[in-house]
Amino acid sequence: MRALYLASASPRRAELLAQIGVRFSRLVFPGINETPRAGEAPADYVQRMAREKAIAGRAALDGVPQAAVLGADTSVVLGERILGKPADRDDARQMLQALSGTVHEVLSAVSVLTPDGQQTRLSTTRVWFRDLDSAEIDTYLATGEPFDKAGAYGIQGCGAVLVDALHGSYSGVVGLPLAETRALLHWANVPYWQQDPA
Ligand SMILES: Cc1cn([C@H]2C[C@H](O)[C@@H](COP(=O)(O)OP(=O)(O)OP(=O)(O)O)O2)c(=O)[nH]c1=O
Repeated sequence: MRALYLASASPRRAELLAQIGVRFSRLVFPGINETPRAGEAPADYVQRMAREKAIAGRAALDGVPQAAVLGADTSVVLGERILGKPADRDDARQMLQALSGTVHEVLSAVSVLTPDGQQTRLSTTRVWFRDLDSAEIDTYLATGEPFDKAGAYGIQGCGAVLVDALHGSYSGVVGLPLAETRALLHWANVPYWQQDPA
């Protein structure tokens, strides 16, 4: 069995891993460059980000040669546009206006790096938003919830009531697709369903 290190500052990713009984340590490492390459397809971009986060985390890990390192990335994709975390309030408002009354995709990639190699999986979820008027968008912005989240909403929080329906992976929308994650943990020989230490 292998120890797992989480290369992520996202509280949601830590909560989702803990939910399935994975024991892990968190890694602190300098951020990577998250700018998409010219012409890069969204699915390629999120998988590259997840891979690079795991590699950057590994570089910050001293003296645990057998450990596995997990990185992940989540982006909202509307047509050809990749919506990451909003830069500011205006950016968040524009994202929510663009998502109102339409369907988008949430792409979430997870990557696990071990001394035996690296594997990456992608989850794609369709999310339908109801119509939002500008007063409602302003009220939602005032909750403060949108600012550290791709697409400027959190389905696990107040943002739940922006969503009419989804098809795909709820945990993927929140930031870590658990079916894909479990498969990679199994491959890497990292246990899940562990009991809490007494
Ligand atoms: C769409 C959506 C995204 N998100 C979050 C998940 C991710 O934390 C964030 C997308 O940003 P990411 O760049 O994927 O991740 P991060 O910067 O938060 O963390 P790290 O790179 O250190 O792993 O948006 C939600 O929490 N709820 C949602 O409904």
